[in-house]
Order: sequence, then C-alpha cells, then structure tokens
Amino acid sequence: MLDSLPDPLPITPVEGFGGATLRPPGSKSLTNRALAVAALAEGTSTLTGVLDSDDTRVMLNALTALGLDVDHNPVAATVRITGCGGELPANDAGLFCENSGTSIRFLTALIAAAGRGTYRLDGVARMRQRPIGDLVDALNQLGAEVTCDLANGCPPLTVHTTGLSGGTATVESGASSQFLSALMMAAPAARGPLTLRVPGELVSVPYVVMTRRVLEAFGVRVSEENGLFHIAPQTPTATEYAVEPDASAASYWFAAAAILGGTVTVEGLGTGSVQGDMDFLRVLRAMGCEVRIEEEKTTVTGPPHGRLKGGQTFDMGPISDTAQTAAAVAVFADGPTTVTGIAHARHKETDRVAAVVTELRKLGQECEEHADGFTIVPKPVTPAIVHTYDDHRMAMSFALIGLRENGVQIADPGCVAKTYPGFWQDLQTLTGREL
Ligand SMILES: O=C(O)C1=C[C@@H](OP(=O)(O)O)[C@@H](O)[C@H](O)C1
Ligand SMILES: C=C(OP(=O)(O)O)C(=O)O
Repeated sequence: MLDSLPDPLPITPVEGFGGATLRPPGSKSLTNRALAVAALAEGTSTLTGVLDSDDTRVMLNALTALGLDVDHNPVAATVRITGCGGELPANDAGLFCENSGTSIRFLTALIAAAGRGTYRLDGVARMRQRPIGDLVDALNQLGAEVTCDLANGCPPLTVHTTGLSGGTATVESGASSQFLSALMMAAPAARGPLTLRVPGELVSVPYVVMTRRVLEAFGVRVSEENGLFHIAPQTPTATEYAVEPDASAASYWFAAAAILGGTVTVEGLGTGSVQGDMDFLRVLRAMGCEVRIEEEKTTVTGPPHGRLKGGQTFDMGPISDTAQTAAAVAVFADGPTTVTGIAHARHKETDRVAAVVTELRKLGQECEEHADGFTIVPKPVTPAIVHTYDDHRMAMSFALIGLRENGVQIADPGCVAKTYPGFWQDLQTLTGREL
C-alpha cells in the first residue's frame, strides 16, 4: 500500500464519526529491547506480537549479521531467537542502522559487551547528526575502544572490543535515555558487577523503567539506590515474551477521538502496560476527553463537537514521542496550548520542535518556538502540503488535522514505515472509508 499512495497524500475530513476499535502493531521499543536481551540469553526465546517495521528490521538484520539464529515470521508476528549466552558468534560486522536510534544505541553497547573483534555501525545522513558520544564515553570507561569516526559525537562508529570489565561508568543522559537503557541491557554480559551513574538530567525516564521490566522478564534484576544502578554479571534466561501494542502509535487513535468528538477503543493496551506513552492520556483528559483504562483496552471519548480545553501547559519530557500528537490536538483547543520539556526531541528523526512550528504555521496556526517546546495559538486552518522531514511522527500526527479540516496534504506518506507501516490502512479502518 505504501508504494501506491499519492505523494502528497490528501486527507479528507470525516463527517459524523461513529467511533472505532483498533489494535496498533507491536511496540517498537519493546520489540527491540526483547530482541537485544534475548540475543544475550542462553537458549531460544519466542517473542510474540512483534512489530514488523523499518526499525525492527534493522535490529533483526543486525543480529543475524552478528551470527545469531533468528527466525522471523512477519505474518504470525513472531520471532524465535537463540541467544549467544554472552559472546557473539561474529568477530566483525558492518551494521547499517538506517535512522533507528534504539537499534544503533542498543547494538553499540551489546557489541561492546558481547563482541570479540572489530565492528562498524553507521546510518543515514540524519543518523550521522544524532548524538551517541555519551554512550561511547561510558563504554570506553568500561574497557571497550569505541570511536566516533568523524570525531563529532555521532555515528559512524567503530567498536573494537574484548568485552566489558565491571566497575562504575558515568553516563550523561540529557540527550537520550537510550544510552542508559543500552548499558543496562549489555551489563549482564560484562565480566564483573557494573554500576551506572547518571550525573545530570535523565530524559525519557519511563523508557528506563521499561528496560528494567524487560530485563526482569528475562530473569535479570537491576537494583537502584541513590540514583546508582547495579547489575550483576549473569546470563539472561530465554523466555516467551509477549510484546504489547505500541502506545506511541496508539496516541494517534486516542487523539482522533479527541479531534472528532467520538469514541475510539484501543485493544491490547490497558492498566498493566509498561509503556510510558500511555501517559499521553493525561493530556487528553486535561483537554476535556473522557478516558477509561481497563485491563486489556483503553477507550477515549472526545468532548461533544471536539471542543477541547486550551489555556494549559504540559511538560511532555517523559513522553516526547507524543508531543507532535498533542500539537495536532492543540489546533482544536479553545485557547493556547504550551508543551515544555522536550528539548531532546530536537535530536530525533528531525528537529521535532522546529518541524512542528514550521508546519503548523503553514497551516495558519500562530506558534511560538521555545528552546524546550512550543506554544500553539489555534487559528482557522489554511490548506497546505505538510512536509514530514523523514519523520513518521510528523506524518501520523499532522494527518489527524486533516480528519477535521479541509486541504491538509501529507508529503512522503511512506515515511510511516519506520514504526507503523500499516498506519494508513488503520486510518481507513478508523474512518470507515478509502483514503
Ligand atoms: O528507549 C526507547 O525505546 C526510546 C526512547 C525515547 O528516546 P530518547 O530517550 O532519546 O528520548 C523515544 O523517543 C524513542 O522513540 C524510543
Ligand atoms: C525517536 C524515535 O525513534 P528512535 O530514537 O528509536 O530512532 C521515535 O520513534 O519517535
């Protein structure tokens, strides 16, 4: 479907929305974590509900290139993977990680801990601008020899390693929490007990909690005291792991209910979810939506006529992947909405703060750009082609504006494949009509 979509893709407003039930695909973050930890385990793990997208394909291909036995069934959404028990079979590899932050960060640490040889990791042009130097520094403190080949704190990287010693490493985590998550998942393969110290700000905290939960599922415990994380050397235990639907992906459907003033139920995400992005529901609640979170599903009902409450400020630092979704909803509020705490979103697929402001202005909105976020003052929507900057979340969130207003067209709609190749199909399911 992605190949046959017009570019730009016009979005037609929905009249008389009757409600919908959807189940987004598996979580990218959980799929790539479960793969990384299963790769270090002893024995064969079976993962179910796995996401099949660009970012997970990068991870699967890399693990295969590192010599692991990986059997992916995209139709059944399963992966069977036999772990290496702590030492990777391949002594060299060149891994192309496209623009998958989780993949390049998790793999760099995994290779440093379980590799024996020399490996190279690289990505697309944008990946060469995304920070990884703080992770490199931490790995070098633990005895690996990792270099940023262009000496700019970004990929491409060369990892020369005989494994990691134990000891203490300091990891700056103000640019990305993925550095700490990567170290935690690699730590069990180190030769001695490892302590991780985060001296300054830690962004995207719920993803670190998620990392600990996935490690626990494979029998690995991370203990924490006074801001220090301790992990003992051990071999993760192979297991059956069920990946939840993606909560960041679900934010688009929750937001659709808000914007259309209807009811949307998302299946497979409920009270037990380990994903921080479920907290996006807090934003929708504050803006006037009714939210019901049950054990295995969540239902959002937007206010009648989609009249959302403005005049609010949201710190979205812990849930920055949903800041663009919030920006789309803010267009329909009855006053300004301010989002703060997302300076780190400038280092993602694109500078998301700048991209939101630029594209909302094209659509006639009054916007103010701040160092760590934006303020949106809703105005009548004017027709425009929305540029998406190779960022799946720009495409998915701005499409929501077109569900209510005429003239929204999404450039490069295929970029959703990074995490949600079925997004446009699911949009058809939501609206009950062809695109
Ligand atoms: O660990 C993860 O799975 C992720 C952490 C977040 O990144 P940062 O920690 O860089 O904010 C998030 O934006 C990304 O989509 C996935
Ligand atoms: C930031 C994202 O991805 P990553 O950092 O894994 O490339 C995302 O999916 O929004």
